[in-house]
Amino acid sequence: MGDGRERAVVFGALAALGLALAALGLPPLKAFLVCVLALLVALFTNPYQRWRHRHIPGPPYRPLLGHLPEFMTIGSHAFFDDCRAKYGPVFKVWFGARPWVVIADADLGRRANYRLLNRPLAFTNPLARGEMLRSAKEGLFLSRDATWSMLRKVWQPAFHSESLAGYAPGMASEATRLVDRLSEVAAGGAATNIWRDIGAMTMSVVGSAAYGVDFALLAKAPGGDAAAPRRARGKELVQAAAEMFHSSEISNATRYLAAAHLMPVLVPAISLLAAAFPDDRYLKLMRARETLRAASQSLIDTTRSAAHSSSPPPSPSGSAGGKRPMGVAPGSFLGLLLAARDTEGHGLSDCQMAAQANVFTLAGYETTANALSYAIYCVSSSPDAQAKLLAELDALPGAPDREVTVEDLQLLPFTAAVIDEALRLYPPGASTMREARGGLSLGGYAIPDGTAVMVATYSIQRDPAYWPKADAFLPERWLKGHEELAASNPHAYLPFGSGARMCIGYRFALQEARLTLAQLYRRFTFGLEPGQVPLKVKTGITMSPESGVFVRVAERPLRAQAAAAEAEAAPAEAEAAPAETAHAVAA
Ligand code: HEM
Repeated sequence: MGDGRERAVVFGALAALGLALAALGLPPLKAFLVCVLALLVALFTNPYQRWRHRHIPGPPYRPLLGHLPEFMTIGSHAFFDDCRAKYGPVFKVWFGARPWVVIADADLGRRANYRLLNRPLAFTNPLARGEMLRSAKEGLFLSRDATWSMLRKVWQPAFHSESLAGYAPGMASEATRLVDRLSEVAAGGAATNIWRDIGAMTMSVVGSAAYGVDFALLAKAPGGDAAAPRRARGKELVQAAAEMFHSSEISNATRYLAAAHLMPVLVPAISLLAAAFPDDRYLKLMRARETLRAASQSLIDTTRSAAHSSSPPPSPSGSAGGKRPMGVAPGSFLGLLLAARDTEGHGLSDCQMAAQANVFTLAGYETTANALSYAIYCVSSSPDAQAKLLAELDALPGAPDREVTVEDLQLLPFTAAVIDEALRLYPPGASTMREARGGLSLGGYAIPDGTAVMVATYSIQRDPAYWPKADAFLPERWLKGHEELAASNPHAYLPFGSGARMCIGYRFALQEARLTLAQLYRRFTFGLEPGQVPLKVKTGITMSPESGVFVRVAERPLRAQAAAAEAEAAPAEAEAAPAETAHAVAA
């Protein structure tokens, strides 16, 4: 049952109770007070949802709070892990007053993700109203049914192989700017939060790949810099995106958000209260949303006027009109949106276009920065993996300081394996979420219509039932010849989700992550600052390092690399032949 219907039932029942009490002759004030008391009891005990989900095991219901304290303290990933150990692979937890059914089993998780299409609406910020709510629901991430299907077709050409190849030089040159920045850090000798440095790079890649704008976030700034306005815009976007993710963690969110999760039937009143008496976090979130919206709108306006004054926008072949999708040039994402037509020939509204730009900006910024930071954390904690990574990179042909190209990637299976393995241990999308429309039977449990179904990616990817030496960082498990370390079930790896709603940007992300990791380790090694093992993470929309990954950067001697490359080139050709990855990311 959706929140709206549940609200109608609760308030309908209260109205009926009030009328019945009045008919029995109770004075109106007393009847009103009894109704308020009944509402409080309903809010505290959540009888309807508890009755509907009573047969599914899980930690006991806690009146009013549900399990929000666990979500706020240890995070959903660790909480789900604990519950799986106690209650088995299918269990329910209470996100405030809402029951979530969690699947911590590879095959059942796959079934849920393939059978169910939509993400639950409750996933939308419950405080969003009006234009903001519409914008959230119109973005590819939260859109539903036919709207989702139309939008997914519109987005697709931006991730076609030809498009990805076109983005590669831009990705590599942003990685080079990051290398230049880290070179200065290495010379200065101070520690740096590599998570934030990489975040500046991933936002710059979004700028160049999607919008054709050089945010110049990592470029050196000579005097009288013409790039200053763009850099200011890029910085604003980075801050806004970071704030959006930060405030998606329930422990950092506005108090009104927690209240909305605790009392979903009162959401309209809570949302009015939040707007009338905003707290500091609410104001920050609203400012961040407005920054993102304004940036998206101005990019759309620029693209539209460029399209009017010159040649038509990029090929509409990927639009919902339905020809075979083809690649698009870097910077053409908005042109793609402008050219899109639905089956009736209508274009996207401004609100729909801005919503797609917001999703691209947010998804392209945070997740890949997290993945790369986790990879650096893992490699820095594993001398063996670091030695193998450096040996592979040193064996690349050509000058040791040249930019790594997309063609080089096929010579770098260990580099790819490092990213795959970091994504296994630290999936930035620690769980996926679907709505059980019409109900679903899973693992012997009947899951009622409308229930939020989470697939616990983090737990599945660390489950020793599927993974030998599950907690160890072993990139070898992704290479041929190490089958003894591979997963016993191919569905036990889903960092990009699965089914029709699987991440649309996964090949973009992998290409960017591999190119960047290669460029970084060609030039540097990284030493973790003390006190960071094991890494503390937090979970909101994504799983991210709690405060970052702090490292000291050490420049590698380039000559030594060149000598190593020459020595490697001659003998043992067979051994030098690139290993093949044993496991491709499930498509
Ligand atoms: C390492 C980087 C990334 C990770 C780990 C990641 C992970 C995920 C996950 C777990 C989902 C949900 C899948 C599901 O529910 O089955 C998702 C969805 C999505 N991702 Fe990514 N992602 C990454 C990078 C990107 C990038 C670079 C973009 C775009 C530029 C992107 C755009 C999206 C979009 C639009 C969706 C929603 C797709 C839909 O509902 O149809 N992601 N991602």
